Amino acid sequence: MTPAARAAAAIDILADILAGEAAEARLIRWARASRFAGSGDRAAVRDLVFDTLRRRRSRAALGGGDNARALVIGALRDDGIDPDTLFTSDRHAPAALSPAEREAGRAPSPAEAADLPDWIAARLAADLAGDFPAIAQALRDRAPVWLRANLARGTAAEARQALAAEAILTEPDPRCPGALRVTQGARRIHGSAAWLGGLVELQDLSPQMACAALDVGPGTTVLDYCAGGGGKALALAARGARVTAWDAAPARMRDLPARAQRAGVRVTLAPARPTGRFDLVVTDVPCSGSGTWRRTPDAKWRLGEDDLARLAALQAAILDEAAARVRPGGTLAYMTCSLLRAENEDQIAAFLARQGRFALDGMRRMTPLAESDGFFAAKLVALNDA
Ligand SMILES: C[S@@+](CC[C@H](N)C(=O)[O-])C[C@H]1O[C@@H](n2cnc3c(N)ncnc32)[C@H](O)[C@@H]1O
Repeated sequence: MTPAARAAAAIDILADILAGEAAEARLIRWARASRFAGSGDRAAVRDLVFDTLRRRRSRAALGGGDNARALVIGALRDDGIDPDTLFTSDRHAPAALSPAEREAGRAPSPAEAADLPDWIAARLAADLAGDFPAIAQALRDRAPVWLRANLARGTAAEARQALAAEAILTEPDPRCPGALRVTQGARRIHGSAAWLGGLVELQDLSPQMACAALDVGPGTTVLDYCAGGGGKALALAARGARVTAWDAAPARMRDLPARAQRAGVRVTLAPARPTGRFDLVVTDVPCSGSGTWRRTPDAKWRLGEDDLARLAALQAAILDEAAARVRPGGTLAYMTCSLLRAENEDQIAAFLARQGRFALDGMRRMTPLAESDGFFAAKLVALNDA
């Protein structure tokens, strides 16, 4: 594909995403329908779409409109490319620019340059104080790729060596043993023998750090109460914990048995809402995802204030349900991939006010300033019986 054809494809894809289709699903649909597109084309179109969604407001200003075509015009200007060189009306190229389109476009205002909806920017500015401008800027860029060396299959050094043999280069991180930052070859991970053989899992640094901070070992009974695809369940099972996985939408756990098999660990899927008590109950609750908007940039523009209120109520309900599953002396771990106080510190304060039998045993907010996703983790200890 020529650069012009890639721009045309990005316009079609963005139009459907702006109309409501999920970005990832739309890109997969395009790739399936575009057999002529090689891996380089797919990567380039994906990057153009995702970069543009991350920077939608500033690119709308540069392109003179918040529609797919203007956004791609803005993206090219953002990258220092004159859109007239690609918008030529040639075969597979977008139609030539009209005089009005050539005139439209201006430098983004400071609010537009933060690339956030105004109501979210106001909340994050209040919640993150002096860190807000740098975090907003970080959310405009691509996220680094992190792997977790699966200690159930081998050491981190062995994982690095196996990856390097397939030209996937990684760096260990002193903040978290087993965390590997991918510096080269990220797009090859899913086809690699290291990944297929369970030596590594894709997992951001911050959830790895949150799981590493939990005190588990062989025999610890763990209930992952919001297991989903099982990222936390697998990390804890790799350390020998006896993990039971539950999710209110069990279909979300459909990949978990295969992932556990690949990782060489055992995770038991609960057939019904679990009863009984566990040493550790993990609640990785549904949230705004504001800490991971670099990876899911379309979500940044979809979240509404009513969504946030609904999520906060659900998070409180899940915490209360899960609290009943913690044995006396056990731990309730609360996690979100959010940067918003309403889903994090405020949620924990309200829980402690409601549930007298729990005490706070530390909480931590991680942000993209530390190269990880934005993430929040709190540990709550059950002092006595319910
Ligand atoms: C952030 S995702 C979990 C991601 C997963 N822990 C991982 O590491 O891959 C939140 C999950 O909570 C589930 N959920 C929503 N409401 C729930 C409830 N009331 N009880 C249990 N799980 C719930 C959702 O179906 C979703 O899979």
